[in-house]
Amino acid sequence: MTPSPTDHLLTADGVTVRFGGLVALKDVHITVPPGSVVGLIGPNGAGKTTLFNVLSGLITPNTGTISSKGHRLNGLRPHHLARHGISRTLQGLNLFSGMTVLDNVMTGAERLAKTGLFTMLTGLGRFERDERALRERAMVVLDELGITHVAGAYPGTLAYGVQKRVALARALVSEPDLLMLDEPASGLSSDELAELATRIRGLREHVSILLIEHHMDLVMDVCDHIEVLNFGAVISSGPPDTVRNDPAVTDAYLGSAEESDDE
Ligand SMILES: Nc1ncnc2c1ncn2[C@@H]1O[C@H](COP(=O)(O)OP(=O)(O)OP(=O)(O)O)[C@@H](O)[C@H]1O
Repeated sequence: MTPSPTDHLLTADGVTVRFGGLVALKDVHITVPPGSVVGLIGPNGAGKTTLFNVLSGLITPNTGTISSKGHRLNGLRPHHLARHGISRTLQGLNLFSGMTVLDNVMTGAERLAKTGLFTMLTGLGRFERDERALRERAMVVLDELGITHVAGAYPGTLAYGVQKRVALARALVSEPDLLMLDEPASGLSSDELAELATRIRGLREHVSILLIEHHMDLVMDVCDHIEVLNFGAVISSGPPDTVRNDPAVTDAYLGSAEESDDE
């Protein structure tokens, strides 16, 4: 059965963003239905990061609405997304260098932590129980990603690919319904890329994914649906085969390659 729009985990509708005279996004509509992996691609400067930032609450669009399961998200701050079952990984890893991997991952579990400041201050014991449950949950996720052995390490001592897995673990620990991944393949070796593709396919069983990625093979491989942006507008959308064979997409990428050749 096709999910109704109010089941959709994230929808941007009529989103326009202007930076001074430059229109970075023009009337963009994209949506992530439950149980899907949606890819967002486009040549350099197409507007992908701007859209990701709008969806994360980092940029307020000039017009348009962002919603999740029928609830309007406009005006929400990034740290409120977890309440709506949305988490994300960023291009920069944003790990806390002074915290161990385990503590970093636990910071992602805000949604599961039921304890408020009051409980902590009164020391009624629930805080300890929550802390223990969070620690256990974080270890389960580290185990799923094959990195329990680095739980006590500091991020700066780890290889980049491992740090990326830590960032993914932190996003997954809150058991999101939707995971937004901003260029998860960047900086990975070919082995790590293959592993990432397998992981995304596995995650799809429990969580929908919005994937912003330059790595075309990965996008074509793992996505159910792809949206292609160029100069801030969606120029093509559909399943990988449709997008791959769309002349508008080929032209956009060729145009962009020619522009960089001219530079
Ligand atoms: N804060 C800003 N102020 C002014 N212009 C901006 C700002 N952020 C982005 N832009 C411009 O908006 C357009 C879209 O940029 P954006 O970074 O969203 O594209 P992108 O598709 O993510 O590109 P890339 O693949 O190179 O990261 C570009 O022309 C960019 O120069």
